[in-house]
Amino acid sequence: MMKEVDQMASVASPKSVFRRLLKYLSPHRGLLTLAFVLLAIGTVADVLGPVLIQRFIDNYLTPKHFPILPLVLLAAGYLLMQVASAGLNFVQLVMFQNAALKMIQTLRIEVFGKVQRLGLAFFDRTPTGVLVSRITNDTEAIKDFYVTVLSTYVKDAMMLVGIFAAMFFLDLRLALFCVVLAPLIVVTMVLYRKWSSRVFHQARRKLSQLNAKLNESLQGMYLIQAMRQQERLRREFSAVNQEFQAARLRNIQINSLMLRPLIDVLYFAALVVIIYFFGFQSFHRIIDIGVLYAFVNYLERFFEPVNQMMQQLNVFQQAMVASERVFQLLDQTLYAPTQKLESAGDDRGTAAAAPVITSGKVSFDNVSFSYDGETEVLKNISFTAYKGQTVALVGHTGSGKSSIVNLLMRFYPVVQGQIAIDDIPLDSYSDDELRSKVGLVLQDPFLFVGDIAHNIRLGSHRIGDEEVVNAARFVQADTFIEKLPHGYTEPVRERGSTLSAGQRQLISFARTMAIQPKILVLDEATASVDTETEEAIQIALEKMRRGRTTIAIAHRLSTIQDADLILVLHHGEIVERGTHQELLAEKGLYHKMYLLQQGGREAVQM
Ligand SMILES: Nc1ncnc2c1ncn2[C@@H]1O[C@H](COP(=O)(O)OP(=O)(O)OP(=O)(O)O)[C@@H](O)[C@H]1O
Repeated sequence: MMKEVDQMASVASPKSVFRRLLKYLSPHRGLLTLAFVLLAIGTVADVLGPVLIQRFIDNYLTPKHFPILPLVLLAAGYLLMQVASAGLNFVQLVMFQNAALKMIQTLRIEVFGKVQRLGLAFFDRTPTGVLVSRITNDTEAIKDFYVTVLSTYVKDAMMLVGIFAAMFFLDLRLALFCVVLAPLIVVTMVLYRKWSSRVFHQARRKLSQLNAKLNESLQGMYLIQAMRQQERLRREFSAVNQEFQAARLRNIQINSLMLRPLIDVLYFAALVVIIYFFGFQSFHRIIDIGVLYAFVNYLERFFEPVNQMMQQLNVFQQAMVASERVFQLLDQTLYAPTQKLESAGDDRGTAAAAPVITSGKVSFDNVSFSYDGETEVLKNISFTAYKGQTVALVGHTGSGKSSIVNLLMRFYPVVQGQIAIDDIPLDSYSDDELRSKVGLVLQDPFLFVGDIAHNIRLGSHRIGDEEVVNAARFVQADTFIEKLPHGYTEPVRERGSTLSAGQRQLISFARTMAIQPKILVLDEATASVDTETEEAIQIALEKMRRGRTTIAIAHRLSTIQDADLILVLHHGEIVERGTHQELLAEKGLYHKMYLLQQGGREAVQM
């Protein structure tokens, strides 16, 4: 599975990734322009400092000439510039970071929204941990690009321009010498980017895998503890962790070699050349000590931004790799079939034209389906469930029962054959209409963190308190809910872990009934609950089915004996169809399954 995710890594060019990152700046143009202006003023103030000192040394200190007024003005000017530079730098930094945080917030919401629109086929291939990694770690790395890299680069670039200008003003030859340094620095940067990219990609991939492993372990904690899998999972986690560590170490090695030390070597070489140059000149003529001071100072200042830029190159490179991964997720086209429909819906006319489910007749016409495009898991499925009828799907595990439900719920697109509701193709319905008229009850009901009422209402404004209570009463969940210390406001922990399986099931029934669906899709619970709860569940189910078209996956044949039509699936095909009595009389697969289950029950009873 991991392999597939890794293969998703796109090969977008760094330039296009960079351009795309910059696009996120545009909504904050005003703030950023102001920050740039302040930065420019602050930089000018900063750069002028050594020029003033040079003036002081060469015009006043060396000739030992100390007139009060000019010196006071010089000192005040110097002080003012330092204060202005510090103040403006502070303000521009806050502005930059503010814009950066806003941008990253936008990006994170965009990624989260995108993930929610993707089809289930995407999630089949992508481990949850990998997605968590994209939305948290990768966007965090991009944040660093905006917050630190961008502002540092702009500031340092301005600083370099200012320093060069001042150097040219002081001494042309030395300034030209420093210009020669620039290509060397650029070559170092390019080489670093080239070598580090691969290592960063690997480290990110390992981090994703680490998160995926962690997520899998947390999700399966129940089983891990029950089956004593702790040691195995610890070993697997530690192996991925080790690989992550190795990738990070390679990353650090490249950084340690390429970033600071190489630039330091360049700096010292430049310093030696400058001192040699001034020393040589001093044999022939008196040199200005102030100019020497200013030059050494500028050289140091020149390397300061260069060093900062090199340090940021590490963050920059990580951000580029992370951006590539995030953009690749944003560019995913594996939409949920419903989403595809919604985007197409814009030009399909007004919402009033969208069909409405009135009677709830469901029909499958020659539907075949494959998850991976290779193995057919459904073959020529045709049946009709008329208004108010119950159609039960039975068959051995893996025979295709859930796949039929997955298609009816539009979790996967129908490519071959057609599914229709009220004789209108499934694709024609809006997502809203389908979700409000087709109620799905899952085998393992998922409860959200919140309270009981919140779990029944699921954020719908259409469902008031009264409807919540009515829905609970309808499925007879009210009895246990009212016994809870806080009743309907009783807190629900993650996945409803503090409630029993039967209670969770009843809440999920109430949730489905609250929307008053026309069609019910049931995946019969296989979890064993006590007889009393089982009875409550069966009574609730029967009430729910009354007057509603129901497509029910049944594991226990005893629960669907009154179904209007039973479809027996085998390897994705309907091999038998009819009522309970008809199928028993046929003495085929259904009969065999029935006898097996009866036998099992009798054996238990004995
Ligand atoms: N998301 C998926 N991706 C790929 N193959 C899948 C996926 N879900 C199911 N399958 C395959 O499709 C086939 C039918 O599975 P399906 O879940 O529909 O069976 P089922 O009858 O509902 O089984 P069960 O009673 O065990 O739930 C199986 O071979 C299964 O391996």
